[in-house]
Amino acid sequence: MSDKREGYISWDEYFMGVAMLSAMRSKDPSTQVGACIVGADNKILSVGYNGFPIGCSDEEFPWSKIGEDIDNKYFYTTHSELNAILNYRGGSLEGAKLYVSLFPCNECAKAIIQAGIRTVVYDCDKYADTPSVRASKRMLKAAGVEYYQYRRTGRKIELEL
Ligand SMILES: Nc1nc(=O)n([C@H]2C[C@H](O)[C@@H](COP(=O)(O)O)O2)cc1CO
Ligand SMILES: [Zn+2]
Repeated sequence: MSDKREGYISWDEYFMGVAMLSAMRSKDPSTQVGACIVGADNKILSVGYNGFPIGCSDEEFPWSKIGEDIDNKYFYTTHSELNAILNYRGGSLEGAKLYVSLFPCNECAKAIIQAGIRTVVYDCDKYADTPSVRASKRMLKAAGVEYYQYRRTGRKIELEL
């Protein structure tokens, strides 16, 4: 009989938890997304959340999505998945697994495929009916990237920071 501690979080809870915690850094007032890339042997390789590129100030660039002309966040936000891919400076992501709190768009799907990521575990899929997500699924399927929805455990975690 083992005397190891009970009640520790699972690998899936850990990685999706890191993705969800990363999302809390996002300044987007409407949707905060976080991603966590994991290599073989369950090592975290990179994390990211949606935000503007370096040098594009959160105070100066627009967070509105109904702004006129170029005053619209969609021109400037880097998605959490792309940020996680670009934040990785260690070499290859070949065979890695991506945990993300929202299903990847078609642009991120291209980056995921080209980076060699082979599995996507997502939580929310609120844009499932959009052409972007439908195209994303079409590409991921064609490229043989496995994707499946994270199964929530209902565990609540409170952190005192
Ligand atoms: N998979 C995704 N990862 C992301 O990081 N995002 C980002 C882009 C925007 O900053 C925000 C979506 O804003 P909204 O359209 O719900 O107001 O989430 C969006 C998606 C959706 O495909
Ligand atoms: Zn995207």
